[in-house]
Amino acid sequence: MKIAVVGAAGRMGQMLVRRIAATEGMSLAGASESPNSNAIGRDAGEVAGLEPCGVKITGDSAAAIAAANTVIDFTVPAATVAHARIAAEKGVAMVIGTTGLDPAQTALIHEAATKVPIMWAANMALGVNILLALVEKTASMLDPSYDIEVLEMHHRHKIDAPSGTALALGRAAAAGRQVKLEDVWRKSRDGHTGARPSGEIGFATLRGGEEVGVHTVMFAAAGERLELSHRSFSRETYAAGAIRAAQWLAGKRPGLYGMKDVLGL
Ligand SMILES: NC(=O)C1=CN([C@@H]2O[C@H](COP(=O)(O)OP(=O)(O)OC[C@H]3O[C@@H](n4cnc5c(N)ncnc54)[C@H](OP(=O)(O)O)[C@@H]3O)[C@@H](O)[C@H]2O)C=CC1
Ligand SMILES: O=C(O)C1=N[C@H](C(=O)O)C[C@H](O)C1
Repeated sequence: MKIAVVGAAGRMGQMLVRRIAATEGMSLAGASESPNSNAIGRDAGEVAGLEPCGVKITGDSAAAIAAANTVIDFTVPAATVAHARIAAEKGVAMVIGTTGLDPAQTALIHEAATKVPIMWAANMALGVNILLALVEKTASMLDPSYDIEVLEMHHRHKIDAPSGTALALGRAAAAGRQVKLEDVWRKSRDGHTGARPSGEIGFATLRGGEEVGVHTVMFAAAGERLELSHRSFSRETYAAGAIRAAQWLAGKRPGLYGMKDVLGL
């Protein structure tokens, strides 16, 4: 299986290059970075801390994608949308981990998925995907006197907030309550906010250090608080999920899939 990694010098990109090298039956066929990156022209294996693998990082993502059966993309929203369009044109399957896409960008991913199979998930760790199911179930069992708050913390380099996972957890809670997240969310609070309305799903964002990813969903009532929590200690868990998704996509029909499909949850 030939894989292209776009964003190959990024935190997730390097992790993926290492994981691909260690996966039987899988090889790195292409690697790209943003055109002004100082990784352009360097060997993708070396950039990832391995022996040279013979694949140079290019600023031409279309060429990297064309060399592969599947492209894995953990980059930034505008780049992911451009890469999805290229993958659709070239008939290349795609795994997307990028978060922070706006509704218009999301619609373009849906459009690309009419042409090729795409697996897109805000979090590819097994534990988080189990947490999503637990949150939906818990929210369905508790009435709105239990206030739902989603707390997340990530490393200081993260550029989107709330995290894609926090929003997915909020969406799972909303599904459990049979409401639309966009109708009840409070993505941040500041100043004289007034008392908390019942039924709201709140988000709180912390950023600092090198925290890989912490998510907690709280169900807070007058006399008790239930917390469901997950912490990632290594990006390995995300990369393992992405590789599993790439393997699962082989031979799939065009469509937009999630980790639930990959994991059979
Ligand atoms: N779904 C999941 O399980 C996970 C999702 N993520 C998400 O993945 C994304 C990336 O995270 P992370 O690896 O930490 O971020 P990084 O900033 O470390 O990596 C992103 C890389 O993409 C590169 N890039 C930007 N534009 C392009 C382009 N046009 N073509 C090719 N490469 C490009 C960046 O280059 P440059 O810096 O030069 O612009 C950078 O090297 C985020 O949205 C994050 O939220 C992260 C972890 C897990
Ligand atoms: O940027 C990150 O690091 C992560 N981003 C994803 C998100 O926004 O939820 C997944 C994970 O939490 C790490």
